[in-house]
Amino acid sequence: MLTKTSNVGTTEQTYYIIDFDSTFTKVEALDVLGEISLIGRPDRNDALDQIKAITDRGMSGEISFTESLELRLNLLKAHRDQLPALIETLMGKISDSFQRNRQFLTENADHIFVVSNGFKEFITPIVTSLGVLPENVFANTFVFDETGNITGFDNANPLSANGGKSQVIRDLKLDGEVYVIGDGYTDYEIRASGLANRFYAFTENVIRPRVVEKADFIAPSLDEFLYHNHLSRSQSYPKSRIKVLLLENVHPVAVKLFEQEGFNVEIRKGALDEEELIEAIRDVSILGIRSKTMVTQRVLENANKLMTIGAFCIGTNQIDLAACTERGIAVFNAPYSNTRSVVELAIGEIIMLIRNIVPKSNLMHKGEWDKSATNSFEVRGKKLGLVGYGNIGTQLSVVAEALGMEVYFYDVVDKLALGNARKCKTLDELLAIADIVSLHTDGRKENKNLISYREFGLMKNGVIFLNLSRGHIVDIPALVDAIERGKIGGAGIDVFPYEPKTNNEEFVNALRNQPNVILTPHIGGSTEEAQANIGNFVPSKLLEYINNGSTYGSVNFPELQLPLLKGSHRLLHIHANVPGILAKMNTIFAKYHINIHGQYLKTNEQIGYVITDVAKEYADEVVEELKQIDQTIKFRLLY
Ligand SMILES: NC(=O)C1=CN([C@@H]2O[C@H](COP(=O)(O)OP(=O)(O)OC[C@H]3O[C@@H](n4cnc5c(N)ncnc54)[C@H](O)[C@@H]3O)[C@@H](O)[C@H]2O)C=CC1
Ligand SMILES: O=C(O)C(=O)COP(=O)(O)O
Repeated sequence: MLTKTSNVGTTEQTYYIIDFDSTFTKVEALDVLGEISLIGRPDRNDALDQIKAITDRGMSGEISFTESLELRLNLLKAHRDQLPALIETLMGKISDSFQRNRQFLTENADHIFVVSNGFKEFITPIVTSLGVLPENVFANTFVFDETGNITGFDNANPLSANGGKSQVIRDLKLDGEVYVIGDGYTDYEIRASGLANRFYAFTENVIRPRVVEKADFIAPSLDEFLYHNHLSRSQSYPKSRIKVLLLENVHPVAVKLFEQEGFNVEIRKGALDEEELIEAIRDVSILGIRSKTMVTQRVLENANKLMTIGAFCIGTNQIDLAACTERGIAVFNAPYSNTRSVVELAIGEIIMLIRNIVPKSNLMHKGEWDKSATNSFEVRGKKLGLVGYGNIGTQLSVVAEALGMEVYFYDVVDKLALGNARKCKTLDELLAIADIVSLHTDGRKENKNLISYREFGLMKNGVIFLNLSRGHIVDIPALVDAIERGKIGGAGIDVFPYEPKTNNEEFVNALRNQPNVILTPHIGGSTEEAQANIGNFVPSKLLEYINNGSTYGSVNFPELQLPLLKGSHRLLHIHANVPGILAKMNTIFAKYHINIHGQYLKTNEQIGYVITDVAKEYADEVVEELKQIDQTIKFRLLY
């Protein structure tokens, strides 16, 4: 049975000694008390810095604990009336992994002791709110004067002196294994005095090198500690062990969202080439990229842990989607988040180009004043031809009509015209009619050189030409030829068949120095707004998939929006879409008398995705047998 207690197969009891400041909570409580008690004092910032410095010196063992406590209380000048505000603040600062694992704290309450050099007045209300027993809290107590000022601490309490924690544990006379979890040197001292079997350095909130080097184990979160000890926990696998690799300068909000969830996040500014990515991806479970990183079959062959990819952009042509699906890797993107940004840039460029502004501006910079109306036109009444009438094409269509343009579009799929836009039956028809041609097709392989010599030949003389979609769609030598022959009146190009991987690489392209050509470094979607939207949107999809199994919005997986997981374990089974897999799974469930709370299935041409919510008690063999079903691609278990 998958019963989750520490003592499976042993008779010995295990006791858990947990530190409070910077372990149970994210902060040092006396630092927070200082922020409250010193409000309005001119020397507040100075005093707060001093308190923090003293805390750190005490924690790392540089000065004696009693000394650090006395020094800090003197600086604090706190009052009893400030304690409720302190408690309220600390309630909001309980460490994330402790909040997630309330169940461990309540189930093991008899064997959990919070031992701290802090003060019971604030520790007890915080830790008991998560199930710790009040009689198992060992900490100092304040001494107040008659008006309620905090003037000191109870000197008789062993925790007010050096070695106090060890003394408390000695007095408890615990009969069994003793594991200590804490971030400070005083926590390690319990182990050093021979009173504990293991010391786990807790690094979720603060990493103290002097403490970490002494630890038997490092616990980046409580989940890690629980996983290590096979204890009841909220995460089937600790997130601190799950590596997230974010490339191409994705917005910092995305980094924060993953870090908040406790993942191990690595960020890199630029894109990686195939060899570099193969090297970097080996132990990565979640990959975040933008338009430049090519995720090829070879990369995927080396990505054994990869569960999901987030394209922090719209296009997904840089990813071998079929290979991802075959390997059970779910891919997500941000289908609308930068649409408006591209549309605004296109409109701006159309106006700039049709007015011939670029050469005029260049001349002005050289000191030349060339005031004339020749070759400058209004956009009003001009025919805009959109190739690709998807999210960007349609939005551009609406905005362009508002500016008085006549809109024509061509799409390989039969699309409903918005406003007064007119549908063209063929690309050739559109190219012949338009004063301005703007490309907004997706980047599928077949679109390579969609616009080449023949297509430029069909366009009107003096046409304005825009490509803000994908570089390979336009044959660059053909475009250069059309510009040089005077066919093109002006061009705005944002995307290129080859784009520099980072800002340090030179942009080499035959379009450089062509007249009336606006060149931009693939920034159609690069606005603060779009990047922040994408930075929030894509992680939310990836986290829903990782935490809950939902695939809603995936570009390659069968889409399933699942209910939140409550009171069950969730078994996620990804398999090749062949008949009979569900039946095989259910035979296994029946054989082991599994109580099924819910089951969901969806397939696409390549794969099937079955989610089964089951009662928490089941034999380990169930999981093993499910993994052994023929055609299984990936299996995951969520608590
Ligand atoms: N420059 C930049 O920074 C950005 C570029 N993009 C790119 O813009 C393009 C359009 O994006 P969305 O409108 O969001 O995509 P979408 O998928 O909504 O629309 C693409 C449309 O093109 C059509 N299409 C595909 N091949 C075609 C062809 N040969 N001829 C005519 N129509 C064809 C499709 O049927 C679809 O309606 C994509 O390539 C995307 O990667 C998107 C955002 C930012
Ligand atoms: O969203 C897209 O498809 C784009 O082309 C924008 O790509 P980027 O995020 O700027 O690399």
